[in-house]
Amino acid sequence: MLVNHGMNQLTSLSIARSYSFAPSTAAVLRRQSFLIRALGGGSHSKFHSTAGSTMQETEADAVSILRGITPTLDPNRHKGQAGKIAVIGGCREYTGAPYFAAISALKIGADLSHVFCTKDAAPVIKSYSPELIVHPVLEESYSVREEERKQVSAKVVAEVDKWMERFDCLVVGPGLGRDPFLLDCVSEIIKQGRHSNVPIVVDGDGLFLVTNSLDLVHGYPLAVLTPNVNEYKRLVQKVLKCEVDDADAPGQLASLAKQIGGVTILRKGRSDLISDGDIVNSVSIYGSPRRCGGQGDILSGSVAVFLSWARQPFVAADRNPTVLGCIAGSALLRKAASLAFETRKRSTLTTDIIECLGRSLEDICPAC
Ligand SMILES: NC(=O)C1=CN([C@@H]2O[C@H](COP(=O)(O)OP(=O)(O)OC[C@H]3O[C@@H](n4cnc5c(N)ncnc54)[C@H](OP(=O)(O)O)[C@@H]3O)[C@@H](O)[C@H]2O)[C@@H](O)CC1
Ligand SMILES: Nc1ncnc2c1ncn2[C@@H]1O[C@H](COP(=O)(O)OP(=O)(O)OP(=O)(O)O)[C@@H](O)[C@H]1O
Ligand SMILES: [Mg+2]
Repeated sequence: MLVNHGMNQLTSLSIARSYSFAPSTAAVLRRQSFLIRALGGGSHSKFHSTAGSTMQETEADAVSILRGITPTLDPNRHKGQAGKIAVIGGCREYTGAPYFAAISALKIGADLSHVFCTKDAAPVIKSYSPELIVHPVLEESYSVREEERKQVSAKVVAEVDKWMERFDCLVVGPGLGRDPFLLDCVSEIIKQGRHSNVPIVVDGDGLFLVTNSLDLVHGYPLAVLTPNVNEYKRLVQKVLKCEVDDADAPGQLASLAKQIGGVTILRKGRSDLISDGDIVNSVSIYGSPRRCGGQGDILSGSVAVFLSWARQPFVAADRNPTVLGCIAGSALLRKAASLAFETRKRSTLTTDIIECLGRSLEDICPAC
């Protein structure tokens, strides 16, 4: 199978799949053709040969994509129109991960960022930032008696669901933990999000959950999975029933995305690889040699914002917004990591990278 052959394949894909609701204006057509160029044209490709097939991933023109989907700062737009993101995560052990994801969404340009976490994680997350709207609604097994579980679960799911229609994207998993009762409640939240047609980025412990319950995301085109090395290995073993094959990385990634019904997968690594089963793009912009924890959390919050922006009416309807969101998020994180490393060197931390998100986007899409 050949992936992303540039103009011709992208044009035919645009006939086969339509992803948003853009009106057919001259401006839209201009953006459409530039996005086609950005995804396919002029960028270099790598070939991977396996027995019987040749696979190709194309380095995306991430800068053009960022420019194409980032909205202008228009005084006529009201609060909320630049994005309302919700992170489902945060438990006794992990309070940093949901904070990193949620604050990154705001630093990039979302208007509102919510965190739904356990009761004991909430005051800690609130104390990191007054900007976040923190809901202490999730419960772990230790705090719920066996006979109360059904009732508590229904209450937890209802607490999130009453907000659901307002969210442009959910990020499920950063710092969620693996408590079985909590994960059961989160399964129901994913089902509700899907029912409401809200895009869902699944990361961290959310991937542990969906790898063991693939039906939660199977066939949902607005689902994005962002596995790291370990999480990807577990997905490949579970879905493809084999080991990770780096000699045919794009082919295997495309098969995995297809087998899960056309979800989009962003495989994190030295280069990030992105596929929805139809095309495979890479983002290899130089990032940082520091591998401090939390960079994946920045990425999940960033993908959520860009994917929401990629679904706006002014963006071409012919490209999968989940793929555009992944490319933009990956590129911006890597650029910010590189900037942070320039000054912080070995002491670079995730919070330093978050501080560079604004400047990184400003360099590409100036605010005015
Ligand atoms: N500040 C916070 O609150 C943060 C909280 N976080 C949250 O933690 C939760 C669990 O997420 P996770 O990423 O620690 O779990 P997972 O992927 O199973 O890794 C476990 C172990 O696998 C290894 N390992 C990792 N990468 C590898 C590689 N490339 N190649 C080879 N091995 C590799 C490595 O093992 P080691 O080398 O230490 O033996 C690593 O320790 C999740 O909710 C997440 O959101 C994080 O977001 C960070 C910031
Ligand atoms: N070897 C590498 N070289 C350069 N960049 C990398 C490398 N590995 C990961 N990255 C970058 O760091 C980002 C986060 O990937 P990583 O594998 O650290 O995620 P993670 O383990 O989920 O992080 P977290 O600690 O937040 O859970 C990726 O998007 C990628 O751009
Ligand atoms: Mg992670």
